[in-house]
Amino acid sequence: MNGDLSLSQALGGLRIANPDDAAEASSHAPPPASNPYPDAATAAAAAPPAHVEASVDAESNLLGPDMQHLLYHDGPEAGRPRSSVYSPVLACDSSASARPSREHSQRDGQRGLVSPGSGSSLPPRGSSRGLRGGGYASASASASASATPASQSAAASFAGDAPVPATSEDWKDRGAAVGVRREVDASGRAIVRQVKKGVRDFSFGRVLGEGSYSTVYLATDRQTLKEYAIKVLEKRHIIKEKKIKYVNIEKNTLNRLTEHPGIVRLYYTFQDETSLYYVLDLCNGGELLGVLKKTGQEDGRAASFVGTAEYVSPELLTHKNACKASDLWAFGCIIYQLLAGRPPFKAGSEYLTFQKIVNLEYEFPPGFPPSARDLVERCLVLDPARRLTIEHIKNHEFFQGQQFGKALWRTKAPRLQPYVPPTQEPNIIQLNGFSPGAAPSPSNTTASRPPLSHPQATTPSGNGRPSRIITELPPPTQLDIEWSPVLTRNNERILKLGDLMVISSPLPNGIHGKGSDEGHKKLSRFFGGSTTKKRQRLVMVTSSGRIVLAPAGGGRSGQNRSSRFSRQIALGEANKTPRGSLCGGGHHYTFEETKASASSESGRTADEWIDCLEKARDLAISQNAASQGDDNSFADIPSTMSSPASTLGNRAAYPEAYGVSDRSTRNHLSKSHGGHDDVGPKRNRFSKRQSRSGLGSAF
Ligand SMILES: Nc1ncnc2c1ncn2[C@@H]1O[C@H](COP(=O)(O)OP(=O)(O)OP(=O)(O)O)[C@@H](O)[C@H]1O
Repeated sequence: MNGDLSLSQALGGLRIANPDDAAEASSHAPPPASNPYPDAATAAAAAPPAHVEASVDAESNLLGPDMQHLLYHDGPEAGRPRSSVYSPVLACDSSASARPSREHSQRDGQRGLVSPGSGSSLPPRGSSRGLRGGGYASASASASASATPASQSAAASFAGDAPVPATSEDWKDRGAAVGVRREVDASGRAIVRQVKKGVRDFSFGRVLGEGSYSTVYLATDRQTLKEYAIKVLEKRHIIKEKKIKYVNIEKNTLNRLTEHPGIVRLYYTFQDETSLYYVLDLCNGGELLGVLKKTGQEDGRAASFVGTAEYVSPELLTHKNACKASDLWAFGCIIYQLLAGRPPFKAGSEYLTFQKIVNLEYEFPPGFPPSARDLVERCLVLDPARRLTIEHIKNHEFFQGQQFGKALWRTKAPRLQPYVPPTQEPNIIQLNGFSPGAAPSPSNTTASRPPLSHPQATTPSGNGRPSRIITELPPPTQLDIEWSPVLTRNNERILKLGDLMVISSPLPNGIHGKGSDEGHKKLSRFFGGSTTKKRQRLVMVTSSGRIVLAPAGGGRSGQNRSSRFSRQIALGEANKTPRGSLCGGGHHYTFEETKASASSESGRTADEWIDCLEKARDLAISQNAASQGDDNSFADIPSTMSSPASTLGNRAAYPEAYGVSDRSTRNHLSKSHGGHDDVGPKRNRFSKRQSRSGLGSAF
């Protein structure tokens, strides 16, 4: 590359370590303190224009508040450049190549870097450019001015007419960053010295990591012995890959964040014959992935490759464009990964990962904290416009009590440790009136429960036991409307809806007599024999005293849930069973909380379901009483759910309800019609779409 003029000119556009930058900078006053971020026009004016490539737009030339950085190199230096392929800044540029190509990446680490002493200390600021610690002066405008002659002479040697450096040594010398250092001489007078920082001023150590276009080394300033991370980009590769513009954009963008305490600082840039050098704060806390491994938060799969591919936003993949909200997507991915130990979207190949991203295909592991889940769900929204804003994120429950702004960086970060869900075992919801842990009362557990919310009156039932009569129903909600094909009874409402594990097993022969046995056999045909089944189901309890079971969907916000309901159990008839809990249609049912809800709700869920079932049954009784007068077919039903005999469901009344198998309804949605025939043989189809939004409102 000796004397390779074309390379030199091309990289002149990078404005890396071009001494004439200092000259240019020194001839412009720094932005007033009151306006530390000059507008694009001002910035463009302040930036050295002559040798900046035309392809670099005004935005990329924006200069940060620290004009003094211009003295060391071409502009205030950026911290660790972000990905040159997935960076939202780049992506927002419609000319940027949209589908990232990472075939050159050799990293096996994770992008997130932990600042030195992560959590407690921040990278020291300013030590290398301030007077303290023997570093370089924080040069002022006047200091800049005083550097002008030297810089100009250096610039002259680089700008246009001057030949490019001829030898490697020449490159090292003339490729160095040039700046000034303000010092106080023996007589107490301020003096300004010209200083240079180049590749010879650092000793290079081990490789810290590799990016698509770079290798990052641990390096030590020979003079100050301060350690840095130096990112080295091979000129030839950058040019070949046409990344000059992006190197510039990254650098200039991060220049604007140069004072940010949470972002690594870029101190100097310089070049030699073959490479560009970025001198960055050293993040010696290691990779985020490494920290996750130590805390046991990371699973095996995540170790193979974690990179930007997993955080790329759907809009970048589908519309080849991205925006600020693309960062919010990535933020949601990172929060997820910090808690789950793996990224939300991860597959065997990048292509498959991208497929998952555009289909919003991810799951929360059991025990994922609910507030974090909510936050992630609101960030991982396909429509960028509907993602939470930064302000909303700050106010989200997940960050409750967390101060933002400068205070955040003064706060000692909590130690990373594995998240332990509050409850490991799911609570079993036994539909006989008590949940495990609570002392079961064989007689009447209702007494120990809080009163139902709307008991209107009580009336003696046929057997002398009081039945609560509840006549008031709330107006239909959106959920009721959406699920109306299932809510076939008069004024039927959904009282509670949610995912539960449903364990169903055929009742032993004899419990229901011959008829039941036949029913059982019939069921076996659908349910694949007499084995116990445990499946997650969407369970709805209705005001007509019914439980409707539908296949559980994987989607969040109810989006992908199906309204195919597979079975209904009427909370109507009491069938004594030896084991208690819920029976219907020749089956015995036990309901369990899903692991997720068990851990998130701290065991409240079981009680809520039981309360709801009681209420449903009471409502059903009162409705029935109202419609049938003295002919109360529910008169025998005890007023509590406490008895193991409170078996619910009546195959005689609902002959077909249990004949609708998962399999038989898998590809279509069925609906039942009115009265006791509502689960009869007629099963109409209704579209999934009808129920989606309704469920959405429930979650
Ligand atoms: N300031 C730093 N301190 C310590 N290690 C670093 C620092 N900057 C980068 N690294 C290490 O070097 C690796 C490559 O970083 P680099 O910034 O060159 O690429 P990238 O932008 O992360 O990747 P890509 O260019 O592929 O998007 C990082 O993954 C990290 O391991």
